[in-house]
Amino acid sequence: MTTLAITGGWVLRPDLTVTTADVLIDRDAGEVREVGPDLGGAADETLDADGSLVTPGFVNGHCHVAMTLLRGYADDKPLDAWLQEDIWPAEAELTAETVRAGTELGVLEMIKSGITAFADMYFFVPTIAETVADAGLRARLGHGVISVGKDDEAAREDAREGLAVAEEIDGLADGRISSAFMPHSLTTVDGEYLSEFVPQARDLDVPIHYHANETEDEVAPIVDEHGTRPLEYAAERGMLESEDFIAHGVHVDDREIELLAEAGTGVIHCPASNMKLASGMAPVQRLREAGVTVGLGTDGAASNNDLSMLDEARDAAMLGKLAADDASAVPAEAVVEMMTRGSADAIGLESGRLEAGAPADLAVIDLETPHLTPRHDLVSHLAYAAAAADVRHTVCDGRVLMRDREVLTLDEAAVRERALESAESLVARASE
Ligand SMILES: CSC[C@H]1O[C@@H](n2cnc3c(O)ncnc32)[C@H](O)[C@@H]1O
Ligand SMILES: [Zn+2]
Repeated sequence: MTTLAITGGWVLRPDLTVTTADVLIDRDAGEVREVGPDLGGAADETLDADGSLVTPGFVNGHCHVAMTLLRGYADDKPLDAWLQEDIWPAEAELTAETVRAGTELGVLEMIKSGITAFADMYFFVPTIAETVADAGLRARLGHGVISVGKDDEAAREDAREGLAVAEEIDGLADGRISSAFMPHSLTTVDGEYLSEFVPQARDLDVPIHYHANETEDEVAPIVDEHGTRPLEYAAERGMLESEDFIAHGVHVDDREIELLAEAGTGVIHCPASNMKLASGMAPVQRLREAGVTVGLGTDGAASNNDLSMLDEARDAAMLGKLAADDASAVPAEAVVEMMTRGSADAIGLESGRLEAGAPADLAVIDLETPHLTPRHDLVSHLAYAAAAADVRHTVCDGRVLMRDREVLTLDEAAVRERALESAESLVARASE
């Protein structure tokens, strides 16, 4: 067994208490072997965590990672206009190589902000999988299926691609890559295709992930056309199982919250995107009180505009209080749980906790900065005060991906250069 020890830090335990301890990792198994005192002595490699908080790696439960190339390209519009007028015309010009460049930039940003796993819906997914595998992260990936605007054969072909990709990439990179069938949303994929292809995804034994109840405009057509709320409609099509997870869940009524809780379907809350697109305020406190598994996600960088889960945690706590009209709603403990174990559970990963036997996915946060002083409550600091730039080291599957802010698996300057060029040529093609 080769070992890695993270020594001298404060460790965030699964019960959200913080104790001074070392973390000993079995690098071959990619697992935490022990959390306790004085474990550094005989380790093959050591990461210094003096003056730092050792936390489970953050899990970004919903993303479109290559959208980093469209960061700042189209701002200040609501979802529908933003997608139809700006984003979809630009995405029509994507190639595998532009998606590779955007993915490299996104995973670089995620490693630098302590994210060790994410779920992603996009195009050219095998290329995304290769990039994630090389960068050393963990991810659940899927091809985003859309039927609106396509003829029947093109819609079926897209859904078949969603299934084929899910089958092809599941288990790659020693199991760090997993997959899902990902219809884009309940309004952009017609019911006949959901009814036909969701059972085929079940046969592949992969979860279903989709955008749901994000805006009022997305709820109304389903109610008008089918006479049911969107999540009842989803349940009728077999899309509300315990392994499934939806993004957003902003406009959900009491019956839909009950359905989510009964089914065990996860909800990935994306507060920054919901605020920026003025989609609304998800009832996070009510969801959690009902027993729904709630995780956190950044959504794409074009509607956020960064990929920092620390920003997301702060936004979730703040917005959760506003939504509930209650300052005690969505407290620091809740958002810290949501950005770690909540997201991991929702997207079906074992990560999100630091204990013996858990995946060795963690981040080390430097606390020796003015904005993290004093140290009354380190859970409060994670929720409200820490920033991406405070992350010192990132470890995934027992491998050090970033040491003292140097990313070891990607050439940062080259990634930025390729992303700049790809973004410029993408928008140039889109405006031709
Ligand atoms: C078909 S691949 C995924 C698809 O989703 C688009 N997208 C990005 N952000 C959102 C959002 O908040 N709601 C719905 N769809 C979104 C992305 O641009 C891709 O086209
Ligand atoms: Zn999204």
